[in-house]
Amino acid sequence: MSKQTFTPNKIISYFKTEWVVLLIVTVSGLIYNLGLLAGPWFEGRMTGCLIDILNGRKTFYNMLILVGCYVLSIAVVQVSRYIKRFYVRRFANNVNRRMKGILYASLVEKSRPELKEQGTGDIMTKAILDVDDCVEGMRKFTTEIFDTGIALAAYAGMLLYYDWRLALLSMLFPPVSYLLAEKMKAIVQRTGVVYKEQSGALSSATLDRAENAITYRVFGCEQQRKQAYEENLTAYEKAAVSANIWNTMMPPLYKVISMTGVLFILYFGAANVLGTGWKVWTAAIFTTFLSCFTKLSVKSSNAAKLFNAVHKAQVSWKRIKPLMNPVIENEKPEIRTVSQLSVRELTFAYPDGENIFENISLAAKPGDIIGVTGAVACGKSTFGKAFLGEYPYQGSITVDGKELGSLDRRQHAGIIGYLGHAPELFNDTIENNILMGENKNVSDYLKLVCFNEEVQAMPDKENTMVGNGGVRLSGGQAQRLALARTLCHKRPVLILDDPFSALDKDTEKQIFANLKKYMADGIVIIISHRLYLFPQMNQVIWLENGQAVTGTHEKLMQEIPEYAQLYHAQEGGSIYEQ
Ligand SMILES: Nc1ncnc2c1ncn2[C@@H]1O[C@H](COP(=O)(O)OP(=O)(O)OP(=O)(O)O)[C@@H](O)[C@H]1O
Repeated sequence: MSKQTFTPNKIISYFKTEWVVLLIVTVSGLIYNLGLLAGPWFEGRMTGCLIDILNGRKTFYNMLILVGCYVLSIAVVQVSRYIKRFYVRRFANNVNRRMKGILYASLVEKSRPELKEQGTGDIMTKAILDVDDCVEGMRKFTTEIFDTGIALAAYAGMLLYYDWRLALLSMLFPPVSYLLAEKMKAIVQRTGVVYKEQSGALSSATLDRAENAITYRVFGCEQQRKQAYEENLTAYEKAAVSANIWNTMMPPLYKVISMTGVLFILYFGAANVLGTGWKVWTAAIFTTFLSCFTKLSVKSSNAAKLFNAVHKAQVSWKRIKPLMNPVIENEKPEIRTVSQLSVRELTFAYPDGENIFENISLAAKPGDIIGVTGAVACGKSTFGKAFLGEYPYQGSITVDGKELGSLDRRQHAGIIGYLGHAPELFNDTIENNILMGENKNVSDYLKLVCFNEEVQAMPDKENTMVGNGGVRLSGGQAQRLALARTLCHKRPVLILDDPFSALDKDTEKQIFANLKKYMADGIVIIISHRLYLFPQMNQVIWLENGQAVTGTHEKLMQEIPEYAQLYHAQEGGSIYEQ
């Protein structure tokens, strides 16, 4: 099946894609299930043969041939069963992998605000539990369509052939177990949903404790958090127990109901053997009939189990379906040059919030470095984030006349480079954190950010593992590593949000000088609280009370007393200076 015709939000597409595997499952499943009929038939024959041997009509040799054929049929059945199971498992693994891949790609596509809104724990649960449940339902369906569907039809045919009245009478019971399973479906579904929700809440609570462990410890909130966590855990346990009870309690009951027909077979079957029933049977036929019915009942209880698994899968599928979007084929950024950046009357508000800033205008060309500053929480970071396109904005941001908001993801990523407050380092080597698959000389970028000497002094140099989120690095090292990554993946417009906040003044000056040279053909916007480099900026944006003043450092020194005051305070060695 070509990738064009694959529709990730349609279950049937997953079956179609695996058609080769499913064909093998079908062939081996048919051989296995039809071969199963040989069991009861041989068992009846062997009973008959035993009676004949006792009566002197047959010899041990006849029995030996019969047993030999029986064993052979079992061997064929078991080998086909093995093949079928192997390929059903392969089908499930392939689908699981594919679904998780699509889900992952779809999550990556989502904007960070959307992800945060949905809750990380909930999404993790979706990604793992729901896909697993859904695929398990598909696996059971694929297995049982043969193991149950075909086998049931074959057994029922055999029973009807030997005595249709007794067959109909005894076969009344399995459907009762189906109906019961159907009735129970709502409870199984409901408890399943509650279990999933609690599982998501527990994941979130666990993440919260892990991420904020130090804060809770330092502020003496451990007990309180532990209690909140325990409450989540208890709710999760209760939900898990309830879901499990309903899942596991019912199948044995279905089995008992299905097997009730045995009582009729014992009574009416015995009458048949004695010649007083609806049919005249030998002991061999009696055994075959009984054995066939037992197998049919067991199979029909499997059908009931299948109902539960499929319903559970439906619940999971409903939850993940909105996330099963077509995978983006090529996400490599489309890098291009920019000769003009123009911001006109840019106004921004977070959803349902007031304007953070209004009517900011600015024009920049390659080689420009623009400083953004202002009071605490005046909207500096928000101004930088407006370039990420995570939220809609009013006014316009154009690059060479093209509106940023109208570009697709690849075009956007090819123009805007961004380094936020969080370094977003992953548990890999320094080199891999910088290159991220690019084939470049890592030390060039380490030198740019004045980190090369420190790295060379480390025992594993560029191959040093940085730990999750860069925990094995100091704040300043993590910050420079993140900056090296941003510079390695150079874009014509770079937004750097407080990139030097953890560095000393001399290092900051040196990196700034390197940056100026390196980005001579690009535009850099630096958001910062520290102003001693601002005289070197081509333009400065001063943000205050939602309004912006744009100009050179000199102009702002003259026109904005707060700016001048802040600059002089830092020059004189205030608390801002490190
Ligand atoms: N995701 C968000 N949703 C809603 N409001 C937000 C969001 N992020 C920030 N804000 C609000 O926007 C305002 C500006 O925040 P922002 O982080 O842009 O300020 P800042 O000038 O960078 O702050 P700082 O000087 O502390 O770095 C603040 O009032 C903040 O509460």
